Amino acid sequence: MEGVGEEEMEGVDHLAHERNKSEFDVDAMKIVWAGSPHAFDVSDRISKLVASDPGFRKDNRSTLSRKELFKNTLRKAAYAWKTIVDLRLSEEEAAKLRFYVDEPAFTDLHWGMFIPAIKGQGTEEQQQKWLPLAYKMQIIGCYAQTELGHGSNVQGLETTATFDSQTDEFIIHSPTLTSSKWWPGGLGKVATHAIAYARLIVGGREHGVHGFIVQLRSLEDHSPLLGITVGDIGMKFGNGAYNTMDNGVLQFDHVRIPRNQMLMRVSQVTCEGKYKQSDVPRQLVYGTMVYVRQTIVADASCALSRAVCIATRYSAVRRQFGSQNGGPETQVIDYKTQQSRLFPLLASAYAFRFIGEWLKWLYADVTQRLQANDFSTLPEAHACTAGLKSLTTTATADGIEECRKLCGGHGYLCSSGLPELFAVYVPACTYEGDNTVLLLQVARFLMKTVSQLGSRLSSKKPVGTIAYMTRVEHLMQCRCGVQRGFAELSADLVEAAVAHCQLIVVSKFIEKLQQEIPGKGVKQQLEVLCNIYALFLLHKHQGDFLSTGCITPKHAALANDELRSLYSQVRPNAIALVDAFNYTDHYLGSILGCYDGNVYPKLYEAAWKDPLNESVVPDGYHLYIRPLLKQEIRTARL
Ligand SMILES: CCCCCCCC/C=C\CCCCCCCCCCC/C=C/C(=O)SCCNC(=O)CCNC(=O)[C@H](O)C(C)(C)COP(=O)(O)OP(=O)(O)OC[C@H]1O[C@@H](n2cnc3c(N)ncnc32)[C@H](O)[C@@H]1OP(=O)(O)O
Ligand SMILES: Cc1cc2nc3c(=O)[nH]c(=O)nc-3n(C[C@H](O)[C@H](O)[C@H](O)COP(=O)(O)OP(=O)(O)OC[C@H]3O[C@@H](n4cnc5c(N)ncnc54)[C@H](O)[C@@H]3O)c2cc1C
Repeated sequence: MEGVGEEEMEGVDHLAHERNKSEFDVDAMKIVWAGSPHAFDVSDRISKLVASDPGFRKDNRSTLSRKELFKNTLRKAAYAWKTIVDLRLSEEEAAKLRFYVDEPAFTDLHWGMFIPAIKGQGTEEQQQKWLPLAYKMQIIGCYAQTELGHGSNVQGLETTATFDSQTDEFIIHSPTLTSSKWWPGGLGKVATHAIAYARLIVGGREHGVHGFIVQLRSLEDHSPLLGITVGDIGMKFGNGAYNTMDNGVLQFDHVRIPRNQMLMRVSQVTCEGKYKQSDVPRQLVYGTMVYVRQTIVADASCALSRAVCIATRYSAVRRQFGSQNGGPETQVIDYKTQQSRLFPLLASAYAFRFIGEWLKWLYADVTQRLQANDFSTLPEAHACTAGLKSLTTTATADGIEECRKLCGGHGYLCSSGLPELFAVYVPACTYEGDNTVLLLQVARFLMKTVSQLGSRLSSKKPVGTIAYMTRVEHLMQCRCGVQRGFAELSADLVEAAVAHCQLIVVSKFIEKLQQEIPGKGVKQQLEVLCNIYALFLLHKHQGDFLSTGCITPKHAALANDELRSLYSQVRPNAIALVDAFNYTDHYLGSILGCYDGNVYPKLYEAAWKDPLNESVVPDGYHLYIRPLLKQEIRTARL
């Protein structure tokens, strides 16, 4: 193997000159990014714990076969659980551990959907029975909603749950091929239980889709129970990536479960076969999706900031062209084109961090209200979680890909960390609701609000995130007809929904800046980023702003000038602004993004570790290369 000098690998901070340029208190910014001194402490401690433990190694994922990869994920999940139990980690610390382990696994669905579904849709009694088992992982659950034939259209699901009053049971059945459950994570090989969604039929009458707790596998030997056919749906996009997850297929053949395994907070079936609806809205059946959409928004800033951190550090290391008198070439981060692609993403990472924080607050608020039977803010919470999930995941997936391109050729190497990050992240644009389908929900909410504006029947004034609508006069003029023409106008309405969500992100960023933010220069940096975020959007969509007369061409030109000046202000602080994410090299998983910027020796070293380089002459030489070179190819047995 070709070696690299030890001194070249260790100890020298190649980005020190960049760090010295920064004009603000990076440690104070770390606290702002984390959310509080306590959150910073937890995050910092747990990230270091994971990074220093060889049990959580992840640099070999792209070279493992699916079976090896999956087994390794099982080992890591078990090891993570042991660490959590041995160290008596709190729920907050355990969640951080899962985050820094950085490997999609069945545990995500168990903790992220199965448990929340029982908490949100189960009765007190059901919670008391199932949650202790789930918390100790004595049962492992998944969320089985989507089917082969229907994902977005939840009301179109075909699985049936027919009540049998003779035995006080439900019969869960998959009547068609397209009714096979398809996609649920953790289902393929691990889950012992599922929250399965099915059309409820009582006394021959249908009552829509409801959730049921169904045992799938034996707790003794893990074999599927009678009537259950279950397996993995196969390889997904990218090597490694989301293939650590066992997304599954499941068919029920008249599987019987006790009546008390229907989640009965929203509606109940009595032993006499009576269907009763409680006074909570039916939409609460969709509550788990609202919860997860909110966590996805909070996570978007993590994925985007990770890609931005890699691209920013590498852009400061990489030099191309511009050498004067034999001096060093220009750092690519100094090119205005690089800045105009990179810095809006840096600003977006911060913007999404704060919108995630705000959405958590909104979710906590609506949860509290629901408990007190106040359902008034549910439509807004649904529109915000759906819309912001769509906006942030689309921008993050696109942003990760842009960061890969910002790293030139080396960004295409797995060792840059970017291909895997993209492959793991991009399904977020589809799961928990296809992003376009979710924007249509926002559009529907907006149109409903518009149609009520000025209506004599509605005395309610729009509040919260739609309060601005009363100030937009021409909305009043386009009230008529929109409800009738919804499908025809849907492509335009989706654009309106995106604009509405962008407005929320910008206004919450501005609100954040109205708070006291300690630390030298921290607030000023955030103001620069906030202005970049807003002006970049204005620049990108200037056609819309100009055509609607919201701005003049002069405004548009001024905005562009200002944007360029803001990029110059960010430039000296760029490295410190990504250092503030406080990511370990383990978490980043990228040679291009390593803290010390010592990129080239590490790339060189890593190349020699590739399995192809285990032998100098490759396997297959004698069979395929030599006969070719010797012109013996026609006689060779291929
Ligand atoms: C290693 C060890 C670790 C140990 C760790 C320990 C601790 C760990 C702690 C935490 C870990 C947390 C981990 C989290 C990780 C999360 C991972 C996530 C992975 C994601 C996997 C993916 C899962 C999925 O994809 S699940 C399936 C999702 N499916 C969908 O999203 C389907 C999308 N479709 C829909 O939502 C709906 O069908 C629809 C909204 C598109 C349309 O519905 P429909 O019934 O047709 O309704 P419609 O007639 O249009 O509307 C009726 C009215 O209802 C309103 N409405 C619709 N939806 C909602 C809602 N959700 N809430 C409120 N209201 C709603 C709608 O607007 C209508 O209102 P209107 O007034 O009548 O207009
Ligand atoms: C990695 C991954 C993990 C998943 N995990 C789970 C899980 O754990 N549990 C679970 O139950 N499900 C899971 N899913 C399924 C996921 O929730 C669905 O795939 C998702 O909701 C999209 O539904 P669909 O596949 O039916 O897409 P479709 O609705 O078929 O979308 C296809 C196209 O049609 C468009 N479209 C659909 N409806 C409309 C409309 N009304 N108007 C305009 N355009 C429309 C969409 O925009 C899209 O372009 C997972 C999916 C993935 C990819």
